[in-house]
Amino acid sequence: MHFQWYPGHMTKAKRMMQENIKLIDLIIELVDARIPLSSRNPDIDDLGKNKARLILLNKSDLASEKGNEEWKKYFEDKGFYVVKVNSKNGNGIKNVNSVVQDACKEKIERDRKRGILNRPIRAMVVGIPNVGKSTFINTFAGKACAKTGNKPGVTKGKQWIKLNKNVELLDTPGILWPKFEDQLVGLKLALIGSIKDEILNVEELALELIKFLNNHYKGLMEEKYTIPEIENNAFALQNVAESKQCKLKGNEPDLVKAANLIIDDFRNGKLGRITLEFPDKS
Ligand SMILES: Nc1nc2c(ncn2[C@@H]2O[C@H](COP(=O)(O)OP(=O)(O)OP(=O)(O)O)[C@@H](O)[C@H]2O)c(=O)[nH]1
Repeated sequence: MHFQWYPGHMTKAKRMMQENIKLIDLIIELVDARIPLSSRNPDIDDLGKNKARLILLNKSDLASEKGNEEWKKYFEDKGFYVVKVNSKNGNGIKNVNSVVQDACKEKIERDRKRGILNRPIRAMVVGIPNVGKSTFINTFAGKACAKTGNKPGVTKGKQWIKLNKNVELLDTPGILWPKFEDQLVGLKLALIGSIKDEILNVEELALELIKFLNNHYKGLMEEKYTIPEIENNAFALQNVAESKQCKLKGNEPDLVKAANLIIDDFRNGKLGRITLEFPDKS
């Protein structure tokens, strides 16, 4: 499967990010807990050097708990602050505030030594498309938070959301472009739904998902779709089509419909909590 990304968008996103990063103390980076490495662009490490860093394992409700724990440790070992969250229902969000303070303790101390008291921490949310940036901002900020108006000088044109007396959040999230160099990364991004389905071959995608599930979550497909034990991925897709009454005119199995069904079930968590990649133990 081949994926393309548009260089024009990339350049613009990067320029915006470089400008906004100058204004902030802390980068809150969202990754998808099901594919924490494939859903991040490591260029942010260079762009964000000298800034406090917090990684949110978002959509942690859709990933396995074992996977979430392994990834939390993986990023913590690399020096990041990490919180597992579900931005949609708010799980884990209440921990973010205290971790933000912790992540910025050096800046707070530096300010204090210079006699600057109570200058709020300024943060920006970044992440690839569809990772949940807007959902997180809304949940984190809550309804009670008023947007502050434009400020003169450096922050001209920027909107800040005042979360409390200690933290302000830039209201426009930074878009990171996913890295497509590796086709496997592209495949995982497609599976979680961060590449438009129109440009994908859904049958091929579903076959890859079946292959992965059969290797790592043995028996799951058979149980969820009441199909015989999988020996061949293409047969499995056909079996799902039959079991779920996905039919074309003339009673032929509708493989595209079955493929869409499996992919949607995966994305919506109906197949259970599934992590698609684990930290490399080597
Ligand atoms: N299950 C689950 N769904 C989530 C979570 N966070 C966000 N979503 C869903 O993911 C989808 C994308 O969320 P958005 O907040 O629009 O993502 P975004 O990063 O702002 O997307 P762009 O505007 O494309 O950059 C929405 O359908 C959200 O409801 C989460 O923690 N768990």
